[in-house]
Parts: sequence; structure tokens; C-alpha cells
Amino acid sequence: MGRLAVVVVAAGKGSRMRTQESKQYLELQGKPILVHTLSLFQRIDEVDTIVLVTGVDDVVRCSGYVEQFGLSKVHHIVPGGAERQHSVHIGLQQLGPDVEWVMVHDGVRPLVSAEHVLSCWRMAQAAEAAVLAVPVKDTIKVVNNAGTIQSTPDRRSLWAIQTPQAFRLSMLKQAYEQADRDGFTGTDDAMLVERIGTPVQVVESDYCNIKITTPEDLRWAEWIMDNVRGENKG
Ligand SMILES: Nc1ccn([C@@H]2O[C@H](COP(=O)(O)OP(=O)(O)OP(=O)(O)O)[C@@H](O)[C@H]2O)c(=O)n1
Ligand SMILES: C[C@](O)(CO)[C@H](O)COP(=O)(O)O
Repeated sequence: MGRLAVVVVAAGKGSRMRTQESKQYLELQGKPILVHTLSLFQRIDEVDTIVLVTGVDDVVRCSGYVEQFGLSKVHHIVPGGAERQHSVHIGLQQLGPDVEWVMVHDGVRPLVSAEHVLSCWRMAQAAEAAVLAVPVKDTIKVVNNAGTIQSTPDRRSLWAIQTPQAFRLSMLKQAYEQADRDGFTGTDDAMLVERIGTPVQVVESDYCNIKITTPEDLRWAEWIMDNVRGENKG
């Protein structure tokens, strides 16, 4: 079986969190959010290596966390780019031909369950590309700039996409290179893979795998860690 790498992207500024400190370094249960995320992948036996993509000014403190928290699978810590897509691309470039599979994960999703991570990877091994997702619970409307509803897509076909997103590495690299050549920017990795014609499978996750984005998410994340995901305490 080919080696599995995880690229954890954590080079964002967290502007929607509106804190001076980037949100990935805010503490959850006494440890930085990013440390919880890295610790989760550190504990999964199937993961061989982790690439951490961080802010240019945060490489040194992240090296400190790797030492302090025994994150021995973090083999690369590299500065990211202006958009998430650039950061992922930089992360992928650290991986050599010995790596067959890669999962891309947001540093600010510390509450994914190990079981769902493995389900996603298993699906990728069968289908080349897989992402975690949940069915949307609200009715979704397409609204124009004037605030007028244009249409109501059938909710049964709508899924909220999460990470990790798992792929054969060679195919994902090809998708990133094509996006680069075309000047295309997407908001997740699957979008880049879809546009080179590779089908991406959805694996049902749960609603606890939140992306910590705005201030209320922090309280919600504390609650989930206390009441649902004790095992995610890094
Ligand atoms: N240039 C960027 C932008 C985002 N990310 C990472 O991508 C993940 C998802 O992005 P998001 O939640 O949007 O984070 P931010 O870009 O930091 O947030 P905001 O959009 O509020 O500024 C985060 O772990 C973030 O650190 C990254 O590595 N490089
Ligand atoms: C990749 C992602 O987490 C899927 O939900 C999300 O698209 C990234 O969020 P961003 O706010 O667009 O960076």
C-alpha cells in the first residue's frame, strides 16, 4: 500500500474571527487549535507524514509546537501563499514520489473524527478522490445583488463540503498545475479535481466537523470537544 501524507493548511489570517492572533493559534481546552488538529493526524497509524503550511512569521513557533507536543510525523513546515489554494499547492510540492495518497485538511477543523478521516481515505483508494461532507439542513436560495431570490435548488442534491479531502497525489498535483495554468482559483481542492474530469466521491461525515471561522464557533467547538469528541483533545 502506498504511503499516505496529510497537508494541513494553516496560513490564513482568520479575518472573520476578528482577533489579533490568527485563529489557528487561539486556545481550545488550553492548547492551540492547530495543535489539536495536528495531534489527531499524529495519532492515526495509517498517516506516514504531515506537511504543515503556515504563515511566514509562524514557522518558528510551529517548530516549537512540534517539539513540545511530540508531533514527530510533521516532517515539513513551510510558509504558505496568499490564498488557501496557493498554500495547498506549496504543501503538495514538499511531497516526493514515495507518497501515493494525500489528504488535505484545514488547520482550523480540529473536530473531525478519526473514523471519518479513515472512511474518506478508504473511499479515495477505491475512487481516486473523496471528500467529507454533510447534507445541508437549511433550505438554500440563490439570491442576486439586490437581495432578491432567484431560485431554490433541490436540497436533496446539496451537501456542505468539509475536509479532509483525499486524493491520489499524482492526480491532485496535475489538477493544481492545470488550475495554475488556467488562472483558476477554487475554494476547495475537489473543485480543481472536478475540472480536470476526475469524479469526486462524497463521504458522509457529521455536523461536529466544523471549520472554526467566526467568534461563536469557538464556544461551539469547546462544547463539542467536551461533550462529543473527548478523543480529539490533542
Ligand atoms: N492563504 C491561506 C488562506 C487560508 N489558509 C487555511 O485554509 C483553511 C481554511 O480557510 P479559512 O477558514 O477561510 O481561514 P482564513 O483564510 O484564515 O479565514 P478568513 O477567510 O476569515 O480570513 C484555514 O486553516 C486557513 O489557515 C491557508 O493555509 N492559506
Ligand atoms: C475547503 C473548505 O473547508 C470546504 O468547506 C472551505 O471551502 C475552505 O474555506 P474558505 O473559507 O473558502 O477558505
